[in-house]
Amino acid sequence: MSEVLIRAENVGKKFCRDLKKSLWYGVKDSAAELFCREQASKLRDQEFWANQGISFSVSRGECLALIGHNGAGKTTLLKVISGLIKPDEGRVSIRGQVNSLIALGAGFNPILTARENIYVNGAILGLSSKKVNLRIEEIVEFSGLNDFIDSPVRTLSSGMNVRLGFATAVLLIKPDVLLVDEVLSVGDASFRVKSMNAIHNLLETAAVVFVSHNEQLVRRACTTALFLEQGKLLHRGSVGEVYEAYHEVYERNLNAPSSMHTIQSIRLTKVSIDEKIEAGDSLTVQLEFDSEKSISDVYIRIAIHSADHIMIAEYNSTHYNEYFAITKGLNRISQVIESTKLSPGVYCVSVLMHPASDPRFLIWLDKSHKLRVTGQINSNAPIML
Ligand SMILES: Nc1ncnc2c1ncn2[C@@H]1O[C@H](COP(=O)(O)OP(=O)(O)OP(=O)(O)O)[C@@H](O)[C@H]1O
Repeated sequence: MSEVLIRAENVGKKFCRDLKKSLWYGVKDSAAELFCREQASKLRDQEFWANQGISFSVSRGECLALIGHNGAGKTTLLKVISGLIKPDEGRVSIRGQVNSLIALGAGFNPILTARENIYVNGAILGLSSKKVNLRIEEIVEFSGLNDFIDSPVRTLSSGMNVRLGFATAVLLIKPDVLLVDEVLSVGDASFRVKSMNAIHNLLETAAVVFVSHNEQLVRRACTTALFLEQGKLLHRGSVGEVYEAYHEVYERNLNAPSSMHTIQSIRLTKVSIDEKIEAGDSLTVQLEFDSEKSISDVYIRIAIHSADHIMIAEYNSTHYNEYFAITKGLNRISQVIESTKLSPGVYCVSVLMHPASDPRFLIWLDKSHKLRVTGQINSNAPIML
């Protein structure tokens, strides 16, 4: 059995929606703490639980993902683990050195240069400048900042900030526990690959907690996952199992064919869109409709949205010079996207049909159909540059 490095027991954290009340509660809580009085665990006016009753452990060699919809409480939990905020209930115990990458630019002084900030961070971690000297080359090389290493941090781009933060968090001192929030999504693709490889190597000696909405990244990097919903822990297990649970909730919440619109002269009689495909397979969309008039040069757009309603792929028949002609009476249109290149998961599909000469739609199926992509991506192999 590997050594447990993070143990969270019944963790609860509440926030207040009203700033004035929040300040007042803060004063009352500090006073209660000063007089060693027990704090009330029940919610006061405008308060809510951002995390409640969360227990789990993470061992050396384990990369745990926190999965959940926006506002589910992932960042709050990460902040509680890192010690940035104190839980209102329960406790978190950590073994070893913790480094975290939670907010962009956090831990850096904006007026100092990137190099100076590395030395300051080293000093905070108890490293002498001689020891930092031994690692600075590697950090500069990993971050790719090169010419910008002597520029003030406030002048760096957000991507450069993330590079510097990641390189410092991982290379300055090998942490036993690394906490990474969504910040990696700011970096470019090659840096993400580099970071994923660095996390993979770090896992030989450390435990990592990783928050990301990027399912592909999570499946590659993480071994286990927690699914949070409205602050509560809904499911824990392997990444694959937890994503199953996550997608099930998403599927339940997705309103099935409810938003299909057409112009008056068109009447949809049948819509058939693949509901389940294997990763890499083609996707077929078929529409059957009656039209009161003929319309030439019609094109079709098919958009794929992720669980968080972010459009991640779009097919547009004009890019392939494919136009249709609608005739008066019954029409059948079939469109195949040859290789969808979608990762396993649940998506929703929108279809739009336009005449080339008019921006107004003829048929609009607004995220009306669910699409489940099955199959595997190899989540164990390190990513090669
Ligand atoms: N300092 C704060 N004061 C009041 N409410 C807060 C505070 N920080 C977070 N919240 C609220 O707590 C809830 C959980 O927020 P959190 O940032 O942990 O969610 P998340 O799962 O990380 O979301 P996302 O995926 O959008 O980043 C949200 O409703 C958020 O508005």
